[in-house]
Amino acid sequence: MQIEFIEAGVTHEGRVALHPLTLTLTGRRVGVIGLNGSGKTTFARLINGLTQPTTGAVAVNGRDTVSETQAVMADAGFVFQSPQNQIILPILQDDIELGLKARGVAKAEIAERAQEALARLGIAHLARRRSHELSGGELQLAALAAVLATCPSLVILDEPTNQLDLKNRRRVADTIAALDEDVIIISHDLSILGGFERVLLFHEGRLAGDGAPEDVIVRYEAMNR
Ligand SMILES: Nc1ncnc2c1ncn2[C@@H]1O[C@H](COP(=O)(O)OP(=O)(O)OP(=O)(O)O)[C@@H](O)[C@H]1O
Repeated sequence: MQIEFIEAGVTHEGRVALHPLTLTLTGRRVGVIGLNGSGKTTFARLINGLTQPTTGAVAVNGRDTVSETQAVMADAGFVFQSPQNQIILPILQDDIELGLKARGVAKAEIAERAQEALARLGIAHLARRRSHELSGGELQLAALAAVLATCPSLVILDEPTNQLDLKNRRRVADTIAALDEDVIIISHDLSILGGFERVLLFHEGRLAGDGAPEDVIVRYEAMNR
């Protein structure tokens, strides 16, 4: 996966969410940290075309996120901060199947693909459960399963553990660590970033740190003392 930010920035009604940024990402595991409102989600949404740059450009594997949004979205799956906003149908399997149908997956393959994705995360038993009855951790895993079912080569996760108890944090963290897919993860839970190759630190809409997790986390902690 090659992600290029070329002077890419975002302004909302005159307020800067992300200052123009030039950056190349190639790693398998990239963490994104920073204070609330520092631009992390804006940065992550730019990668799969959910947000379009108001200046500059972003390309994923050579594809521009504005002119080739559909292809970019197929390559880069996005797991939202609140799984409640992502899983919308009452029955989990139906929800995952709907996502596959929307992506044009052949009808004969849909049920099997959904079941495979649930089984991969160890939650096959939840397939027919009512999504509003699932625990926070189960729902978080379900949201990840729904994205993995679409076979992206990159998975972007926006604070996937922030509402979870210790057990479910470990469950989600272990699941993410074991993924074959490339991962970009926004997290306030710094312990999740231990084995990562690279961590980006955002501060007030600018990149304020970029390097190995231990170095960038020390810098982040020093900035907030
Ligand atoms: N659609 C929008 N309209 C107006 N302002 C926005 C919009 N999206 C983001 N912003 C603003 O841009 C800034 C960066 O927001 P962003 O969501 O990227 O921060 P964040 O680092 O992900 O924060 P958090 O840790 O709280 O999720 C914030 O000041 C936010 O209010």
